Amino acid sequence: MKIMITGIGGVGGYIASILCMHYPQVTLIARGERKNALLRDGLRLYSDLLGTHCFHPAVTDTPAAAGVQDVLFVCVKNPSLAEALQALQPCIGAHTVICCIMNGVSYAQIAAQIFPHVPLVETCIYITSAYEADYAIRQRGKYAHLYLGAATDVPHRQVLQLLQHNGLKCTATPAIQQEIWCKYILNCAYNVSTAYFKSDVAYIFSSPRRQNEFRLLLQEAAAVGRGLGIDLPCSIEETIYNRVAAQKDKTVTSSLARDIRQGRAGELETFSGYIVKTAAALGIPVPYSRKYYTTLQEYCRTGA
Ligand SMILES: NC(=O)C1=CN([C@@H]2O[C@H](COP(=O)(O)OP(=O)(O)OC[C@H]3O[C@@H](n4cnc5c(N)ncnc54)[C@H](OP(=O)(O)O)[C@@H]3O)[C@@H](O)[C@H]2O)C=CC1
Ligand SMILES: CC(C)(CO)C(=O)C(=O)O
Repeated sequence: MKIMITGIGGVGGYIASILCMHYPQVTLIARGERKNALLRDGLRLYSDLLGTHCFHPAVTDTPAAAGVQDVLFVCVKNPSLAEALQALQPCIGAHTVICCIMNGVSYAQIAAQIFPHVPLVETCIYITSAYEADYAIRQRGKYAHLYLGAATDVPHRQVLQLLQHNGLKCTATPAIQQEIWCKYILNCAYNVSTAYFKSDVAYIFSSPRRQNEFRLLLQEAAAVGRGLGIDLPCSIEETIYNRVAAQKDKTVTSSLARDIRQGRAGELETFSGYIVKTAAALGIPVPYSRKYYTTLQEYCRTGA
């Protein structure tokens, strides 16, 4: 089984570590300093769930060099997706399956445009993992849960079997669009407000005004999902709100908050940008998403 992972950051580094623990033919796609660090020091994982490890899989910035693969895992941020996928063209064979592990609700559409005939396993993941200055991967907390689309026309079982190991709870579901949207609604409040306040969940929940705005962001994202015809569980906004309110460790932030802090836009367009634009097209008012979006755009422009 030949397995390739592109995007060796927080999520991709964790997924790659699980794969390296169990399979011999794993290739990582990385470039520049990250590639050098991976070749020199190995893939280093510091994980609350799995402990400390170091793996030495194949690493290259030239996917063609690794040849045709059985499964390609794509764990980049949304703005990098098209470029990352295009580079994988030489690795696609008659039986290759792609599995994107990323946030957002439009990656499948982009993947289908680039590789219309390659089966795509859609997923969404709950995890807190980031890369450090030396490119080591640090996973925090007690959960890492992957939902995986169980469409009848996509060979998802192969992917499920590859990933179903200690350190990653996997749930295959035919209702993957619903799961992706539930996660996305969370991101549109959680990632956006931790980035906006440049702080953690504890800070947001320490003020009734911020808490209320968090709830409103959830409601607006859910309204857009429903406006698009997504069959969301009723009161999903409240379910998510209560789950975050009950979260024991509130010192966590998000991938967007980390990017904004470092002066990068990251997935701002994937979250607030998409909500604001889609809401405008559907005629749904989203004043809070718009307010946060405008301010976050300003942070990116001014580096504030
Ligand atoms: N981090 C987290 O805790 C969570 C993240 N997510 C989602 O997972 C996805 C990945 O996020 P995350 O892991 O945090 O992102 P990171 O920024 O940590 O990692 C992204 C990786 O992609 C690489 N990359 C970018 N463009 C390319 C390319 N063209 N070819 C090869 N590699 C490329 C980057 O390398 P380079 O430095 O060379 O650009 C980097 O290693 C996002 O959609 C995010 O929202 C979901 C749940 C939790
Ligand atoms: C919700 C959260 C914070 C963790 O799964 C996330 O998706 C992210 O950091 O992008």
